[in-house]
Amino acid sequence: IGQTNRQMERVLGLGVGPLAAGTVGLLILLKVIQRLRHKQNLQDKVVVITGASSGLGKECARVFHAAGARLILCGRDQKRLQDVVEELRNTTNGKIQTYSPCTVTFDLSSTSLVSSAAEEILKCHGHVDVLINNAGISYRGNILDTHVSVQRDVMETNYFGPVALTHALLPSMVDRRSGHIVVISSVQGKISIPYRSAYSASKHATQAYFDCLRAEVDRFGLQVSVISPGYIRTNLSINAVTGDGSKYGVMDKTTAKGSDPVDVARAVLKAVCHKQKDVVLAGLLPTAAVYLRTLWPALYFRLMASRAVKEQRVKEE
Ligand SMILES: NC(=O)C1=CN([C@@H]2O[C@H](COP(=O)(O)OP(=O)(O)OC[C@H]3O[C@@H](n4cnc5c(N)ncnc54)[C@H](OP(=O)(O)O)[C@@H]3O)[C@@H](O)[C@H]2O)C=CC1
Ligand SMILES: CCCCCCCCCCCCCCCC(=O)OCC(=O)COP(=O)(O)O
Repeated sequence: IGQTNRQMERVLGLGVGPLAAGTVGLLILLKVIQRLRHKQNLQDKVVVITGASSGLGKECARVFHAAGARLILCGRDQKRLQDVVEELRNTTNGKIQTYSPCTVTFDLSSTSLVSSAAEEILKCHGHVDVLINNAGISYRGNILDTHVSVQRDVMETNYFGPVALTHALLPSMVDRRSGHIVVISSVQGKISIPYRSAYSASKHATQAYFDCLRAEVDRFGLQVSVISPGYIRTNLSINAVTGDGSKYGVMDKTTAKGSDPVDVARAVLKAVCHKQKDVVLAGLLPTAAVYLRTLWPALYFRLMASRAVKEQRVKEE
């Protein structure tokens, strides 16, 4: 571009400045046009959201509803889902046509229930445009004291649940040569931190599966987005399980000080509209930690080992 610029400047007798600025302007304009051309409009699109009864899932329901999507809300508790439906029914959005959502109730940790749930989901509107695998649970505990059954249970909900639901809905997306699969992973899908073994392992597995899926379904024109947020202000820590399977039940300071779920839901909407493939929504330190894990693993492991000791000491005090 620089060389072409200089040649044109010689021909036209212009200075370097205006032409360079013009080229940059043109490139920005082309980028904007490209983004707008590829931007997905959510009006009338069929969007499935798991874990829509609370936290990030509920905020995604609000944001996608306001964008004109036809929602199918999933969770284990019909009453809580119905409360979200009632709220959305009473929310209209100016010029945008909005729809009353459908609900499908099932437990993601029971993969045998997921295929019948997928049939029910497909019956709502005949197809799915966007699947948002959001539901999940977290965990608190050290590996020594954690029952293997707890490791397995977290994996069932966070990994095998989304895998089974995606697998059940995929053939219909492939047939239509259209569909977008989103998964809410976590920064802990990219780095593992102490006392989160089950959770972090489930999110690492999630990242791997959906990266693989993205490559395999690209030829059918399907999209896959992996979203990896840092802490979000929801009930995730309260609902977390501990090493013996009991509920943790504490609102951790890190969770309470986390991002507003509305902002994260908007970022999910943006990822869908702009077909973003991999999005990390975290502050400077967690993002730096992700790079450090790859670029200087020995230092990262040292830092995590001291973090483990420090946290253990705090627990014992
Ligand atoms: N909060 C945070 O700091 C972060 C959260 N995330 C991820 O965001 C996602 C949403 O969590 P968040 O909103 O924070 O937490 P919440 O605990 O508020 O929400 C979790 C949702 O998942 C649903 N769920 C849990 N277990 C099951 C199950 N077995 N079957 C079906 N649905 C289930 C719950 O629905 P119900 O109980 O009604 O069935 C609930 O709606 C999770 O994947 C989490 O890992 C990622 C990074 C940070
Ligand atoms: C070049 C300098 C790099 C310095 C790196 C220092 C290392 C700092 C470690 C930071 C760890 C961040 C962990 C973030 C964890 C997180 O955001 O998780 C999101 C969740 O999923 C939360 O779930 P949880 O159940 O754990 O509350």
